[in-house]
Amino acid sequence: MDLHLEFPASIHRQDTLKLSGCVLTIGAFDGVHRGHQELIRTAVRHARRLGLSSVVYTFDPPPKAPLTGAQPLTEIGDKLARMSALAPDHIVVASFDTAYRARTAEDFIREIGAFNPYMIWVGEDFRFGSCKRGNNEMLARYFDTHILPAVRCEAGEIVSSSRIRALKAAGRSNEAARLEGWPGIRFDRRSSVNFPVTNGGYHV
Ligand SMILES: Cc1cc2nc3c(=O)[nH]c(=O)nc-3n(C[C@H](O)[C@H](O)[C@H](O)COP(=O)(O)O)c2cc1C
Ligand SMILES: Nc1ncnc2c1ncn2[C@@H]1O[C@H](COP(=O)(O)OP(=O)(O)OP(=O)(O)O)[C@@H](O)[C@H]1O
Repeated sequence: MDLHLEFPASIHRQDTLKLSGCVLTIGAFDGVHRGHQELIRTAVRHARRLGLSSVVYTFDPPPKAPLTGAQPLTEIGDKLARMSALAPDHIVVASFDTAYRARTAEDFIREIGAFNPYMIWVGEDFRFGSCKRGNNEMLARYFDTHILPAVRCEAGEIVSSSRIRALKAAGRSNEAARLEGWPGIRFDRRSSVNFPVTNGGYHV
């Protein structure tokens, strides 16, 4: 099945988007697996209810790739296509390079403050800022922060990008695909969503 994206999100680099209010979710979102999908859908649903924009803030590459050598599940184009299919209004893509990585948790709080988040949705273990010093308790001191309970597979285990990577590495690609949760969907990149050009720049 081909998926044509009729409502593509606006895609922004870090430090460029300014909003008077939004519902925000943040994460590496590598693979945009079933847990990520639930988190993004939750943010989009609350934004619609409140009449606000929805914003997904993500990183390219996913931090674990440069930090631990993990093989990404999705390259940025596919990740943006999957996210766009969940219909957020905006996607912010931060270039996760050495300079960005050195930003403190307080720097990050200031940066997302430019979107004026009315509400933030994250998972249980979300960390941010240099040396991962920022956590959900810190986020909650600045913003109305909501934690989505972990989405689990039928066997009760938490769905995670790491688990999907491990399943793929073990040749268990059917199980990996079930946890990713994009069955048989191919994205038509030429239609509606504009994808990264060179140097980490994006058409918006
Ligand atoms: C400004 C900023 C700086 C970061 N610096 C580091 C770092 O020094 N070391 C690290 O392991 N992760 C760092 N991270 C990545 C976070 O640990 C985490 O992977 C990221 O916020 C995405 O959260 P998630 O992994 O729960 O999706 C940084 C994140 C942000 C936003
Ligand atoms: N199964 C899940 N259910 C709900 N939220 C999740 C789930 N997995 C991750 N999240 C949340 O989604 C956001 C992005 O998480 P992240 O990209 O680190 O996913 P991950 O699957 O935990 O990745 P990794 O296994 O590489 O650490 C974070 O806020 C995280 O807490």
